[in-house]
Amino acid sequence: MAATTNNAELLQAHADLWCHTFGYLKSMALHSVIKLGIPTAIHRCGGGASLSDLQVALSPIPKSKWPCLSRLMKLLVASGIFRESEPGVYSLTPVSRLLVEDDIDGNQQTASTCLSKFTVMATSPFHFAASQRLPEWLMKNEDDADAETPFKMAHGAGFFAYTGRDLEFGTLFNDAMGACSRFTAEIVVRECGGAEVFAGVTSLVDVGGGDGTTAKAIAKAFPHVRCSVLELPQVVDGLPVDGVVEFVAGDMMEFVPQADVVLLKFVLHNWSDEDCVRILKRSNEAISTGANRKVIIIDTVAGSASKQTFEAQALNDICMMVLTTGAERDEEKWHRLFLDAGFSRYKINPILGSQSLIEVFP
Ligand SMILES: C[S@@+](CC[C@H](N)C(=O)[O-])C[C@H]1O[C@@H](n2cnc3c(N)ncnc32)[C@H](O)[C@@H]1O
Ligand SMILES: O=c1cc(-c2ccc(O)cc2)oc2c(O)c(O)ccc12
Repeated sequence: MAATTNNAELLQAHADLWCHTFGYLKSMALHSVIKLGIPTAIHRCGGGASLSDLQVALSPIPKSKWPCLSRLMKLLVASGIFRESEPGVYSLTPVSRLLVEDDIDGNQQTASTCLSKFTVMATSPFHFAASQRLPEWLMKNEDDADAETPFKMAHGAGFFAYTGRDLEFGTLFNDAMGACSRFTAEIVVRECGGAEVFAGVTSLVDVGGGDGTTAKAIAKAFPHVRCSVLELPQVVDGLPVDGVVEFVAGDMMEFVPQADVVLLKFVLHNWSDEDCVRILKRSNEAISTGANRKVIIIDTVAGSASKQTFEAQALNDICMMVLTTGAERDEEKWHRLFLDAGFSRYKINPILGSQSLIEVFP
């Protein structure tokens, strides 16, 4: 055995290794309790509940499985997802509050802070199957087109081609990003000197804007901004027309519609440097005649962070490696992309941890 200094260290190392080895079971336990609606059910019981208090919400679970559910809850208490305020009584923590579907008034609509759909997508078999191809993918040469990403190796198509091909996955993904957008858009509008960022702006195109959640939030908060969304045809085709936001079907690699502002929210982290420069050049062309013209990027600026945020950044980065050809970038890498795409200056406004709003000027 490798030299290990003492028993206490060996014990700790052994326990740590077990936690890392079985870490995926924490993800699956989390996935299960969201599917069963447990965080929302605890919230509806007033913030603390025993399993028998949750009986109605948990009616699909046969009595014989309740001891198993209690074991699952024990793991999630140990992981900080729930708290056991007294034996057998579970309450929410700041983490599980992010999984409650009711809004603050108790209405049965998805709360703007609810990230359940995002977590269900990120812990789905689609993601797991892709991540299991990592070792094989790492050994493949770059010139093997079928091995472009671990996701493509697992599912036979690139991420965005697959969202169009598999309706279940496409819906899962679009709903998940919609939930993420509700969460971030509220913070952008509230915290980021939103009024200043959008002052004098008359039009905005949200490129790769998904189901339009962010564009609608901006149109509502800043009625002087006419908002549109450029998306892939497969996304636009399924969306209802609401008159608030105009949807344009197209390919951002080829053309971006004219506007004062081009918004790219969690889009560039999906693409290689080369593709990002191409998207940014199309965006620069789109704002060429705007009055208060700029590109706004909402994305991660990796870098100085607490240990916890640093690990979250590293996990997001690997998620991008598994699913797409993208990566999380630090300020130096962002700066290089902006220069290569012909922009002159930029300003980073942090909004939540390492998520930032970057204004980029021609
Ligand atoms: C990670 S999602 C971000 C969605 C949204 N901006 C958000 O923050 O929730 C990336 C989006 O880019 C869209 N997309 C991918 N390739 C595209 C392309 N070539 N042209 C336009 N949109 C594209 C996808 O359909 C997807 O909705
Ligand atoms: O699974 C994801 C997660 C993200 C993501 C991570 C962290 C954030 O602060 C925002 C978004 O983004 C994704 C994405 O852009 C994608 O195309 C596929 C999956 C994910």
